[in-house]
Formats: sequence, C-alpha cells, structure tokens
Amino acid sequence: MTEYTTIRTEQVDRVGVITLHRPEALNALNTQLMTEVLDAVTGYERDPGIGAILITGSEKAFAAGADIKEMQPQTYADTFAGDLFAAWDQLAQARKPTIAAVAGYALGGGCELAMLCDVLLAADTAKFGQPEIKLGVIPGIGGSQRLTRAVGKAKAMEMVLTGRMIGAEEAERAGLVSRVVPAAELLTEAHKVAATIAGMSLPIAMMAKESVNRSFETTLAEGIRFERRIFHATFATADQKEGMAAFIDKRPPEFNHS
Ligand SMILES: CC(C)=CC(=O)SCCNC(=O)CCNC(=O)[C@H](O)C(C)(C)COP(=O)(O)OP(=O)(O)OC[C@H]1O[C@@H](n2cnc3c(N)ncnc32)[C@H](O)[C@@H]1OP(=O)(O)O
Repeated sequence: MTEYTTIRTEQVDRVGVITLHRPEALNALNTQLMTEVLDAVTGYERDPGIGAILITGSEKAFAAGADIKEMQPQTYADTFAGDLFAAWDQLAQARKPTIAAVAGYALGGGCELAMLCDVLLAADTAKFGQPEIKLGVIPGIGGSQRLTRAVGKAKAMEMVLTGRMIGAEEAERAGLVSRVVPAAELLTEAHKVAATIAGMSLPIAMMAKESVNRSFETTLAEGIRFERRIFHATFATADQKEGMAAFIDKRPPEFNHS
C-alpha cells in the first residue's frame, strides 16, 4: 500500500477515489501532490477491480492552482528543460472514465485538472477561473484549449484575459460542468455517478470515452467512421451479448468486463 502525504485514496463500489489534501495551501498543486495524483491514477488504471476514478478536493478548494511559490523562482531554462506540467497529460491519457467533483475554488491548474477529467460535477459553491494572467503567465496545463472547447471563444477569452472567476451556475450554463448540486450533496452525487459508470462494462465504457474524446481531435466524418468501427467492435465482447440478453429477459445485466 503506497503512503501518500498530499492525497487520500479509497476504493468504494469499483470507484477509485482521490481526495486532494493540502489544506494549508488550498490544495495548490505542487510537484509532490501531482506526482501522487498521477501515481494513484496509474494504480487505478492497472486495477481490474476499478471501473472509474473520482477526483475531489475540500469544501473550500478543489485546488487553488499550480503552486505559485514553487513556480516563482523557476527560470525559462528550468521550465523548458523539465517540460513543466507535461506530466499532467498522463491524466488526459487515462483510459478509464474520470470524474471531477468540484467544491470551492478551481483556479488555474485546479480548473485545468478538473477539465482533464471526463465528467465535471460542481457544488453550488464552486468557482472556476484561469487567473494566470494576473501572475504574468498564461494557462500552461491546457486551460486555453480545453476551456475554449468547453465554453466557447468569447467566454474563454474574457476569463483568460481578465482572470474573472465564474460561479457554478454560470459554469453549467456555459457547458463547463455537467451538473450543479448543493455542496452538502456533492460527494454523494459524485459517488453515484462514478459508481453508475463503474457498474457498466469496463471495456465498453472505455470505448465510449475514447469515441467521445475523438470528437475533439478529428473531423465529423472521421469521428463518425471511428465511432462506427468501435460500435462494431462492441459486438466482439461478452458484455454486448449479456447487456442485450438482459434487456430481453427483463433483468439487470451482469457485466463481467470482457
Ligand atoms: C501558471 C499555471 C500554469 C497554473 C496556475 O495554476 S497559476 C495559479 C493560479 N491560481 C491563482 O492564482 C489563485 C491563487 N490563490 C488565491 O488567489 C487565493 O488563495 C484564493 C482566492 C484562492 C483564496 O483566498 P483566501 O484569502 O481565502 O486564502 P489565502 O490566504 O490566499 O490562501 C491560503 C493559503 O493557501 C496558499 N495558496 C493559495 N493558492 C495558492 C497557490 N496557487 N499556490 C501556492 N499557495 C497558494 C496561500 O498562499 C495561503 O498560504 P500562506 O498563508 O502560507 O501564504
């Protein structure tokens, strides 16, 4: 069992949970914390008993951004040679579905971490922003790209150029989050969503995720061709036979993830 110092992990109902835990710094994402998050994600990816990964923070902050105190003294040569933040791409490459449950601040790298996840659920207390410009930098973990795809150019431009935060309702209206729930219900709801996904056939959920993600990277015609081929491939699984047989037999499916 790995000992983590800046995150907490637990496994419930085939869901691998990662709770960011650096309360003294509002979960600011320093190297230690991100290394631990990525290590935990790798562990859950390898674990056949896990079907979805849930990432959450505290009531006050999902994460207040990349660690400014750690970044401040770095030189251009440091950031370039070390390819600062490139490791985070590993989360985007996760093949199992990932869910972010956001309460409080999700700023800069915190907003980017949430956007690296597949499903984004927000508490009514959530505040999203890309305030890097106020620090004399720009988003560096995909914020200018993923935020723009999520909320469109006009809102993304305003947020990235002014650093303005948006609340949960505005984030939902703009399409950044799938749903807003009362803060007291966030974890319960997020667990429900994650457990629902984890209860599906794992290979089929992974195919569904890959297919949706393809829509961000290719033309419509290519995307539809990709989806059709993957759809055909689902018929090679035992879970397709089981899922359809269960419907016909009027019983819940018992997927065995093969
Ligand atoms: C550059 C790239 C690629 C990515 C980035 O993410 S840059 C960072 C973007 N995030 C920000 O600019 C937000 C910074 N934080 C704040 O503006 C405020 O902390 C707040 C509005 C989120 C909350 O304000 P509040 O007054 O409630 O709390 P503080 O006293 O300011 O914070 C408590 C404690 O946490 C430390 N903290 C907060 N955010 C960070 C951070 N991103 N990096 C490092 N440390 C952070 C803050 O300094 C304070 O600790 P001390 O009391 O020890 O100073």
